[in-house]
Amino acid sequence: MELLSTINLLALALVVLVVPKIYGVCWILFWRPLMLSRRFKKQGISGPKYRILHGNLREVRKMKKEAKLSVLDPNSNDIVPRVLPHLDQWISQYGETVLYWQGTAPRLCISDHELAKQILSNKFGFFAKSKTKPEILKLAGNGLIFVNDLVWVRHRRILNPAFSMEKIKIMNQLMVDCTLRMFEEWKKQRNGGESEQVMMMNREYKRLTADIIATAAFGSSYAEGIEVFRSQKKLQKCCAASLTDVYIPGVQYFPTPLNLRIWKLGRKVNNSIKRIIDSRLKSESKNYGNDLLGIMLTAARSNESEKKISIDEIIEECKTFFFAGHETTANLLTWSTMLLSLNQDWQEKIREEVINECGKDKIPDAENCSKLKLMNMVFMESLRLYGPVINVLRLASEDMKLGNLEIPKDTTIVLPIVKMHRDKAVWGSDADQFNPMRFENGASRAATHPNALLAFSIGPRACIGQNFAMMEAKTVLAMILQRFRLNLSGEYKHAPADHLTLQPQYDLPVMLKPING
Ligand code: HEM
Repeated sequence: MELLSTINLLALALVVLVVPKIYGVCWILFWRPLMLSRRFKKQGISGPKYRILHGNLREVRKMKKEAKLSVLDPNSNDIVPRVLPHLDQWISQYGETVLYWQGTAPRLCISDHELAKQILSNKFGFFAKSKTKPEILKLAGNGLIFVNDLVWVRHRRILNPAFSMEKIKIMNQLMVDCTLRMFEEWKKQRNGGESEQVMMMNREYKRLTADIIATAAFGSSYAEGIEVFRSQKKLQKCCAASLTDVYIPGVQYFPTPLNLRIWKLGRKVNNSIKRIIDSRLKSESKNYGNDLLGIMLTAARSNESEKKISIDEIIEECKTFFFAGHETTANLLTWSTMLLSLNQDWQEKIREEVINECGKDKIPDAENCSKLKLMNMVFMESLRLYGPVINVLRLASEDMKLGNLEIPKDTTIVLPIVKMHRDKAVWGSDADQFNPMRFENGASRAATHPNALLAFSIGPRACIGQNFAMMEAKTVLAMILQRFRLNLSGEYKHAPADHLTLQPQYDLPVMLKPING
């Protein structure tokens, strides 16, 4: 009798514990996708069929793998089928708004510019940053890019002063010094000769922009920051490889070979950053300096909770700025160099502008840079066609109404910037062409929608480093054009690829011909 009641109790406990779990799993794997697909269908939105657990990840992986084998004509700016092959295909098949599945999570791809504006400029946090895979957080830090709500408000308030125009003007000299160091390196490689040399420009620009962010933001140098950059580069490869894997919560704690590698690299990044922070804390000077790191360390001592930041948070922010602060600008410079090598008339025009503003030898200062109107137009056009950030994601934090759409809570919204930047209805029939003249009257008048250019995003979460990046890109390009003519090497293979940012799959070999040579 006693045994029977124990068995009954155990059975009851099992039912109470197990049934809800089974229900939860069934809800995630079957019923929710089914229910949401129906809900969207009623609104006229469809997309590829949901497959259990994988959603559409297998198709995405297959299409991306195939796309990476292709090489484009260098004059073709039609890169969407290569970079976002899945969205390119689904948008043409199902229309401008598409529902697809990242594993079991719904993704709604929206290409309408007005809806994008409403999403990005929402000030109430209804469209939050979407949840990120743990390995991406190890790479880019749980800093400004990913935090939400009041933590974001506090961090952005503390960090904004580091990017004031006054500060950026002062950083111009550091940018110049780093660029001169790069020229010295190039000269050594030429053995002092004046002849042409071929350089892999993406690699060069990454090194240069890493040196600049390490110096300008952290008062260290490429040599000190190199460990962070090296480990982040390796982590980036791990992250790009796992981008289309199914994410199962908790899987990051299993000691798989990939996880062991990610943990090790994550530790390396943390330790290198701690060393940079420690050396600043031990420095003799009374305050910590007024660069990005100094501003954060000063905030760590604040007694006011809304102005305070902890050392752990600083470490995360350092990762964010080491990562976001260099590769994006390196890619802007890379694609602009490619476009100017293909469009020699524009290269000449901008060189003339640089020489008019700064002369042949004078180092460009912040004021000169602000006058380089044509160069600014070229960068805008480069950001439109080859913007480093391929798409922007947001998470509906509650059931939302957006235009005529009803978006259920927890739907991730994907804004495919690289596709939207080629929308002929908004940019005109020459949307696929390189035409910097469209920016003659500023970015807001370049298209039929004033916020059509989304390269730095818009609204409260727009890029904090935008002015820094533009000053940096102008300074570097002006100094290069003063010294070299740029031509694409015959070795160049036009293969823009999604490596978390838009990068040339086979680098960018460019022939540099010294102007006085
Ligand atoms: C050409 C260069 C750059 C481009 C195209 C670019 C693009 C972007 C974009 C599109 C976003 C919004 C992302 C989103 O909403 O999901 C963003 C945010 C951000 N960027 Fe940049 N960026 C560039 C350079 C930089 C630099 C140089 C820094 C730092 C020195 C930087 C730091 C950040 C940070 C911290 C955020 C998050 C801002 C927030 O959420 O408050 N970026 N960037």
